[in-house]
Amino acid sequence: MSAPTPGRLNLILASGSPRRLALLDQAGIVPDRLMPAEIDETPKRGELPRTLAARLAAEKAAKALEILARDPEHRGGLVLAADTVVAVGRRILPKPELVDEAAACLKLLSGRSHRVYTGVALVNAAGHVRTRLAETRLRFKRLSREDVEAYLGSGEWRGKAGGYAVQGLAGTFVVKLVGSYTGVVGLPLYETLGLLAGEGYPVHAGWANRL
Ligand SMILES: Cc1cn([C@H]2C[C@H](O)[C@@H](COP(=O)(O)OP(=O)(O)OP(=O)(O)O)O2)c(=O)[nH]c1=O
Repeated sequence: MSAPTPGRLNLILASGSPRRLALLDQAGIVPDRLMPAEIDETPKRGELPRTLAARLAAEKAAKALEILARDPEHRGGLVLAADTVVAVGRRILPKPELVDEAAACLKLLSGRSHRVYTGVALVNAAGHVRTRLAETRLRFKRLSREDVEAYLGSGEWRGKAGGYAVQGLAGTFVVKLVGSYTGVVGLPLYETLGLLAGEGYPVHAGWANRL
């Protein structure tokens, strides 16, 4: 991680996802520390996908804060977390680890519209949690048997919400996307920078001389 800038707010990314770190970097922001937070991601009975995404993001941030509170090295600061949920109507799709689960997701997504909700949560030094939600509607082409078999063979679906990663081969399936592309990948940058700026984090400080 970067050497902390004196006087700048400490930023902790409560995530083990390399994509979330890469998206923050795309926005010119390098967290001071990573603190992945494992939580139970099971939806509550009847819970809406949007509610789930926001709740899990807040729970990840709270869990990271709980771990940090026990660390004498912890200097306080902001804790950022996110959660991505893919849904067809009210039906929440899994994050497949098995090929059959991934195949079932692709079958559901083929030739129709679905929504991706990414909740972002930011906890400030006083322990106050703010959340934002990015909702994106995507339409996939009708997937041929060859598309499905080749995609399952790629392994790119493993551990991804809805069994696909739009930033990879599944980008070829997208007929239409309305909303936040970065939200689909896992961290909606517009919403995230809005939260950070709201807490006084200098969001443009890393923008100079990027090339
Ligand atoms: C839909 C979609 C999801 N994903 C990924 C983003 C997330 O890593 C994952 C959804 O799972 P999440 O539970 O949101 O995150 P995670 O467990 O991978 O990471 P964290 O440590 O932050 O909790 O799916 C893509 O990379 N591309 C996509 O197009």
